[in-house]
Amino acid sequence: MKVIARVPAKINLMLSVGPVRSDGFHELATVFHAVSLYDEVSAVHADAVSVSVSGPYAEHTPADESNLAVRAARALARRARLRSGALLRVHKAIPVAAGLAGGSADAAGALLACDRLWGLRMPESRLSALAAGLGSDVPFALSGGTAVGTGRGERLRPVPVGGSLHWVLAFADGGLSTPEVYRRLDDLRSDRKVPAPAVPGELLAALSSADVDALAGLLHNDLQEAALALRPALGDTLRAGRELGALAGIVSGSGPTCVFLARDGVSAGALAVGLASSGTCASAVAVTGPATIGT
Ligand SMILES: C[C@](O)(CO)[C@H](O)COP(=O)(O)OP(=O)(O)OC[C@H]1O[C@@H](n2ccc(N)nc2=O)[C@H](O)[C@@H]1O
Ligand SMILES: Nc1ncnc2c1ncn2[C@@H]1O[C@H](COP(=O)(O)OP(=O)(O)OP(=O)(O)O)[C@@H](O)[C@H]1O
Repeated sequence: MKVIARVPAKINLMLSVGPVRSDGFHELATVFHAVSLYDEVSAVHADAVSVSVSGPYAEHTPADESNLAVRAARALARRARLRSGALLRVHKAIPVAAGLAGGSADAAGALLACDRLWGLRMPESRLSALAAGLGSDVPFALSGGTAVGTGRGERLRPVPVGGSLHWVLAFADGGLSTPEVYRRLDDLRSDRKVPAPAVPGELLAALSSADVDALAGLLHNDLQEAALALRPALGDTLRAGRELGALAGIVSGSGPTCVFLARDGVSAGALAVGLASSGTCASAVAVTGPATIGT
């Protein structure tokens, strides 16, 4: 039997970063939004867990035991006290270290695919706890849709969205390291008092009514300042997107991908073409549901 999980990338519509906690992580309040750009993770029975990687970003992805899909499958086998293994194949269409949680998508895909392959039917709450142990973004990668994340990002509450939203992702050459971006933010605000993180109610209201004009004024990412300090060229990308008609643009997560809000699908397509013709690789995406699993 072969099980295939298709797992979306995420963007953060709002990322409010609070003080550093005693475990070294930052307290967050964020709005995660799964978008229509997917990695695929397939699993077949094998004696041990291993991975091979294909697709446009294969050469930037580790194919050894540091691969998050391998770590996820092993963690699941340990939790279930299984000796089973799996040959995992990851098709990477989500760029690596891009602020789109591609590694987290692969970890979630491996959990879902191996849970089905090994016939475990593990309850969602236990899968989610395992996911949190693998990375702060992995629980959201399991559930998808749109959700407020708190804690270090692993505590989730679904958020209703009243209609279709259209986004354009502008990809950058080369990734940014998430820990480095958080460290740079700490340096930049070492002389400031950091308030508790919060998601404004107006943002949730704008999502619920799919009011793109209101939403445009409410997109925000506290990590953007740090990502721009590490990669100043992102400032040019953000300006280019706005000049080409985006309602708003921010850096996604820890960057360097920039995400632009478009008024509708046609404007999103035009914006992606405009960015591409000025030399920035870009793609129009829309909100999407949870990961899908098939055999
Ligand atoms: C930037 C975001 O993508 C926004 O959703 C996430 O906060 C990052 O999530 P992630 O990549 O799954 O992060 P993890 O693998 O859990 O942690 C990587 C590193 O990011 C930093 N980190 C992450 C999450 C958090 N709440 N505070 C942090 O300071 C820490 O330095 C940590 O060592
Ligand atoms: N399956 C995987 N896919 C991508 N990266 C992986 C994978 N397994 C391990 N990694 C490592 O994880 C690191 C982060 O990769 P990822 O693509 O998840 O970053 P990111 O999108 O910036 O994450 P986030 O948005 O969650 O901060 C990379 O440096 C990469 O070497």
